[in-house]
Amino acid sequence: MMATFNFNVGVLGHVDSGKTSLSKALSTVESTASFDKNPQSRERGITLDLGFSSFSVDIPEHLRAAAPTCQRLQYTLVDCPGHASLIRTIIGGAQIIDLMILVVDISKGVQTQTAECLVIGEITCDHMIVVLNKVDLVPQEKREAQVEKMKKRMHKTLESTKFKGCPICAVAAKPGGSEGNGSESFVLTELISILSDNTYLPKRESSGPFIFSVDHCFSIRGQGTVMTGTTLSGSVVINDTIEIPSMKVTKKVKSIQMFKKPVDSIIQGDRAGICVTQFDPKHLERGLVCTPGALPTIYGGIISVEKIGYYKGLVNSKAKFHITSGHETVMGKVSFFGLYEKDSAGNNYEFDFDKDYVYQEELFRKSSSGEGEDPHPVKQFAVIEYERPVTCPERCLVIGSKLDTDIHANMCRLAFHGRLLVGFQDSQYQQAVLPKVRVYKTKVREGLVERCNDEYTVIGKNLFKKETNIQNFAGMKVALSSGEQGVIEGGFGQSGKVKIRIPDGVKPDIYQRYSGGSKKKAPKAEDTPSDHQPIKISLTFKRYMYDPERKMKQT
Ligand SMILES: Nc1nc2c(ncn2[C@@H]2O[C@H](COP(=O)(O)OP(=O)(O)OP(=O)(O)O)[C@@H](O)[C@H]2O)c(=O)[nH]1
Repeated sequence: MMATFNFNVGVLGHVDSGKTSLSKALSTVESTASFDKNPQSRERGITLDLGFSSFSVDIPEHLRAAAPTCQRLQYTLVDCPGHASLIRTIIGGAQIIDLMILVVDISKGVQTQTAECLVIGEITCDHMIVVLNKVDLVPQEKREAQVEKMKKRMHKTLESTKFKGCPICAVAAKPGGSEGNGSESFVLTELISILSDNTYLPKRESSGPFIFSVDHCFSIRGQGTVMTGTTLSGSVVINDTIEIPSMKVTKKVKSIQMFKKPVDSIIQGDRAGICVTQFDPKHLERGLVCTPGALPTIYGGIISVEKIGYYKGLVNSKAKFHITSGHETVMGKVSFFGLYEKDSAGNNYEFDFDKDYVYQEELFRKSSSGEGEDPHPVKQFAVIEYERPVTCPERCLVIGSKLDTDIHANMCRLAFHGRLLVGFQDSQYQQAVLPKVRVYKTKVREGLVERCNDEYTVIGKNLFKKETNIQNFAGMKVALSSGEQGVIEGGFGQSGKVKIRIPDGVKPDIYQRYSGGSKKKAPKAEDTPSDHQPIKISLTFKRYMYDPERKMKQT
């Protein structure tokens, strides 16, 4: 059989920018072209419902050496919906693509969902082509100038993104629009050649668990049920057992088809139909299937996290977000924390249970270098607690958004993104793991010196409440506003007072003022001369967020 390499191209953009028209035009144009060249080898791609269409070409010259066994290159176009309400589907679609085509209506420029698609592209994809569509609507005499103006504008928008300098091309996917009565004809040659130049051979691994994203499921009489989709990782062979985790059932793979031809196995990146028996297609519309046990169901987890620059609002700890983990979206609560020390390994996203992290009331816009006086953490993480368990791959992409924002508000709804680093596989596991997550808040307590017991001991008040277990603070250092350093020895009496040892001794004038038995109380601020202010005791310590005993530690 002729070997074919499958390259997945996402077609994203604002509603009505012309994504479907473009996908259709591309599929038709190219398959006709290859038909013309070689009728026998014409491989019109599977046109699979829900915006999956494809076309194939002879493998381009620049890829031949790298893929000597492949003669054909199949482009699978993933036509993502544009409507704001379908953003979950767009995020799912964007995770299976190798390159993104961002479709922009030339007369409208960057619109709200164009920006959201750009954000999703930045998170999920490394390669992009911008297509300025509907050039037929610009009068011919103004066209060149308008295209140039728009290209410049787009390049400026992309300047601060990872797609800086990406190819931009103007087309009319459907001249004349729905009426289809455009008098001019347009060819997509430029776009096709840009696409070919930007096609690369993504690394496809057959190792690791088999995970397959199903986008369509239907039954074929006499055969069984076919699930079509894209292989996200690993490989599968006929007769292997696969699991449908959402239903907790396993099935044997009866047959596999790629490009309408039977194959024995598929690997990462392949688009295929997998046939199983005795399975009602109504039970699975979309979702993941996998090697049994490969997709854990988790109750929460620890993620690396970065704030999305376009998001205007605050991203606060304890707030609820729609959290997309892999291909599933549920509500969840997030608590952010940062690491301030630099990691010699540079920018890795590992979470280390042995490190101390600082709790953050809000997520910072950008992890900074951590140099000098910079108050920002070097890396940011979050603990997520889902409202209901989710099934998702290890290290999957996580996106937090506010999907209840009014879609007409012209605001980016995507707030943060990251990767799942640790999954809490059941609620017991969560309860066992959370206390090991060393996230602290710095707390400062202040009290007053009540009196000196002797030259080396002072009694403090107002530092703790009556009910505080002062023993938890024993051994911690305190500072007196008169300059002495002390160590908490323990409680004194029942009213929350504390005994503090001053190893270097209390200054003589202070001792004189504060000694003289318990009846001699500290002077009150109002009747004391300014140099006789009450002496403050301050205690700075770390309080660990997830420690059930709320253990304290000195900073
Ligand atoms: N004049 C003109 N109209 C176009 C062109 N491309 C698409 N249209 C029209 O624009 C409208 C939207 O096109 P679609 O291809 O459905 O847009 P879409 O982006 O796929 O839409 P959603 O998937 O709903 O977001 C239709 O009425 C098309 O006929 C073009 O090149 N020129």
